[in-house]
Amino acid sequence: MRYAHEVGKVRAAEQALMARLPEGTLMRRAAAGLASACARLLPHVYGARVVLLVGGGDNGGDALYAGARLARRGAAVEAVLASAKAHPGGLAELRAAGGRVVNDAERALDTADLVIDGLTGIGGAGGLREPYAALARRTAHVEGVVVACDVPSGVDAGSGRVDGAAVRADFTVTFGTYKPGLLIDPGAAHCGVIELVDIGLGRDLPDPDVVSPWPEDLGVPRPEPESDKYRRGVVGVLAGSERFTGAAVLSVGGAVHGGAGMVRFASAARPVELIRQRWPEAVTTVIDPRPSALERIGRVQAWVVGPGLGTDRGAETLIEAVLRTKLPVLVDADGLTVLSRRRDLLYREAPTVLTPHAGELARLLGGGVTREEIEARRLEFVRRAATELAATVLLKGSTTLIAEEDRPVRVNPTGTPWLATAGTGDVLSGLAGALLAAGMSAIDAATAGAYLHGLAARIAAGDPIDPAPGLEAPISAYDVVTALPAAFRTLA
Ligand SMILES: NC(=O)C1=CN([C@@H]2O[C@H](COP(=O)(O)OP(=O)(O)OC[C@H]3O[C@@H](n4cnc5c(N)ncnc54)[C@H](O)[C@@H]3O)[C@@H](O)[C@H]2O)[C@@H](O)CC1
Ligand SMILES: [K+]
Repeated sequence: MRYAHEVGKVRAAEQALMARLPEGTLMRRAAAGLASACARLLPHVYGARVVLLVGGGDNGGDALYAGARLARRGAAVEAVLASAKAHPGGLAELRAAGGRVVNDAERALDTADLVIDGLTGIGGAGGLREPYAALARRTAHVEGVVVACDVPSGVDAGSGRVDGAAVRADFTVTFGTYKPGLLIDPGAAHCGVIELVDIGLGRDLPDPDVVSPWPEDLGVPRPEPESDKYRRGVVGVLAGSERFTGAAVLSVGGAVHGGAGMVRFASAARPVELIRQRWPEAVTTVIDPRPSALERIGRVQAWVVGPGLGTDRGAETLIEAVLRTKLPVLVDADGLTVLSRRRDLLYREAPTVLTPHAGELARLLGGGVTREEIEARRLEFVRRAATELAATVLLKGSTTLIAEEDRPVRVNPTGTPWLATAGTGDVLSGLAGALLAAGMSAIDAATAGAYLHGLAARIAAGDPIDPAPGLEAPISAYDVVTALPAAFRTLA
């Protein structure tokens, strides 16, 4: 896992450690890590042109000390000061190493091989003011490599919020621990490649607030030699209606390729007929929306309910029946709309996974919360939703977040803008439902589901590892289903 801590906790850990160390040690460790990362990015340090953008706080101090180290190795280092209060010790060290302060930022940036962004770090608050904002904007036209010190300036370190101008870095060198804003969009999209420099905070850091899994953290079960279809998990999918059939096909597709031992599908006659043709491996039942309907479907280990189900009384009856069972339930799409008028159904003992996008979550939370507010403050709202709705909440979006009360929020690292197309959410519901049925906990099933779903979309679009703009192609939700086996194979 990559671990991220909120800014207050980073500062507390830094203070605790600083109290045991000679003054200035931490800044020197940070600067040494930053300088060595920069040296690795340059073909030659000797003779390289390095420009430092220096704000009035310790982030600027880090940049100045790192610049001094590069100057001592023969780089031509110029500092552009955005504030009259630049770190005095760092400034003196840079000058002593042969670096200089310049006023013509345009000229310096135009000829730079490498730019260190030391405008603001964890102390940045609100949108960048001038002249910070103009300097941050100007980095977009730099031909050299842009390296952000700790956090790309203009990105809110705690949340990833960007309000106005922000540096778009090729590389971010962050200190001690990740900050949530480096992992969550829009901030994450400003970081480029992130390198974590250990400055010794280790034992002073509390439990993380946000984590992002590596593939080996996912714990997706593999069938054992003695596995049968029941041990691998039977997932029940209640989706589709006479009017909406496509969502059911995609959700069952996600479940079939999500590793379920068996998929039981129940719905109205038309979607059932379609599933029989499309997914002959699913066991189907035509049901009426009655409270006793589930009895006819047979044994399952987890339910998926909602995609294309409609929002009428019949849909509500089925959702109520499913949520009254003692089994894990994943509710998506229309199911979420129904729940926004029946929140009472959420208070149950077995795990519930909700998979809303920001608009659906706004309806679920009620109280005048808007989609825009959620999109701007995703971390805050996903946490709030997990507590208020007593559920595991997977908030879809440019970075999918997964929250459960009293646990670090999970950030999915595999998202791609190509996923923003109709029907992909239905695939995720079946996939995560299959993982729930396989016995994964709610948060682990949601995390692994989001990971595999994003990776399948990347594979379908053309380049799973390093999406090169222009080489990818638009995908359909069905392509995501088809690419799921390839996504699973990457975990082997
Ligand atoms: N505290 C520590 O022990 C360590 C801190 N380190 C560095 O120190 C940084 C934090 O330093 P600070 O707390 O001094 O804060 P920053 O340097 O991140 O930011 C504060 C400075 O930015 C200006 N500023 C804030 N918001 C602004 C805005 N919206 N527009 C324009 N200017 C704005 C402030 O006026 C102030 O000059 C970390 O990100 C890291 O780079 C590292 O040296 C490691 C050790
Ligand atoms: K910075």
